[in-house]
Amino acid sequence: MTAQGLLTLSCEDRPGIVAEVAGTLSREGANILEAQQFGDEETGRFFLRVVFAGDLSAVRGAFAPVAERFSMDWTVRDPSVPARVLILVSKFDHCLIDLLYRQRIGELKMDVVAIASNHPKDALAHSLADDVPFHHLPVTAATKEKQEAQIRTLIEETGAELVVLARYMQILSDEMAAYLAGRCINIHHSFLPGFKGARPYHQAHARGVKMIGATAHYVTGDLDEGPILAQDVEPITHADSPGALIAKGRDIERRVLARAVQAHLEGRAFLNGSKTVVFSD
Ligand SMILES: Nc1nc2c(c(=O)[nH]1)N[C@@H](CN(C=O)c1ccc(C(=O)N[C@@H](CCC(=O)O)C(=O)O)cc1)CN2
Repeated sequence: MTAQGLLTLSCEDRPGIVAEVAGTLSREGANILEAQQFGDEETGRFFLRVVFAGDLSAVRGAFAPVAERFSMDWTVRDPSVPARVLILVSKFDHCLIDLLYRQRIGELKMDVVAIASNHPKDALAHSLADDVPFHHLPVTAATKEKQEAQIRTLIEETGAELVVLARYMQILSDEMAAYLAGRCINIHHSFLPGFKGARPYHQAHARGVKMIGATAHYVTGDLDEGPILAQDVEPITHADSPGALIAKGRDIERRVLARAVQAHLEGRAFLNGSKTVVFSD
């Protein structure tokens, strides 16, 4: 049955990959609608994203041996099927609300399967509708392991394919970061690598910077050092207090996180060692 399919792959670069992919699609009667590729001469990795019209299961079956031969990390999926997403938040909910709004208007094709926070629902500035399950998972240093086990159970029970830390202000353990490798996106409220860690706006104010920014990145065990997906900045002045920076930063955080989540959901984002490849939309 013909439908739109999305093929994404990364592998060690070598001649003939695109020819092999195009030939396989063609032999299955699939028509390439859009293709983006990048060969990184530094890492020796090749990245390809192809949108095609064809029989997804036939293409998937025909492509498996090709992927095996080239040791590819690959997916063939129906891009119209929304990804299942779990959003974690602490107290500041501007990014959470923005993601929910973009989902509701169809801009972000995702199913938000649950929201979880280390604070109660009524600690959020915006009252959440009851259409998305909300889980209050309080945490202390002493209970972090147990609380992360609860998050893991939530992920497995909901089938969440992506976890978004929408200003979730808890450092994930190395084990949790490893468990979520490549499928957990965080918004850090600074233009990394500047001002990692806690209270980056206060750090920026103390440094007297003239620009503030936000960075969305995949989460790793190294705090705020994960592969960067999206960034943006805004000018500020000497007259801006830390509170003014926090206020000006909210819009940057919202749009940067949405841009990163969109790239991931659309299969335009690829891990490339400590960096990413993000194809344009
Ligand atoms: N393993 C990782 N976990 C998290 C990352 C990450 O990159 N790797 N990013 C952070 C988000 N973050 C900044 O964006 C951040 C969150 C929390 C802290 C911090 O010092 N938290 C304290 C507790 C703070 C509190 O309870 O209010 C702590 O965990 O000890 C720094 C940076 C999300 N997690």
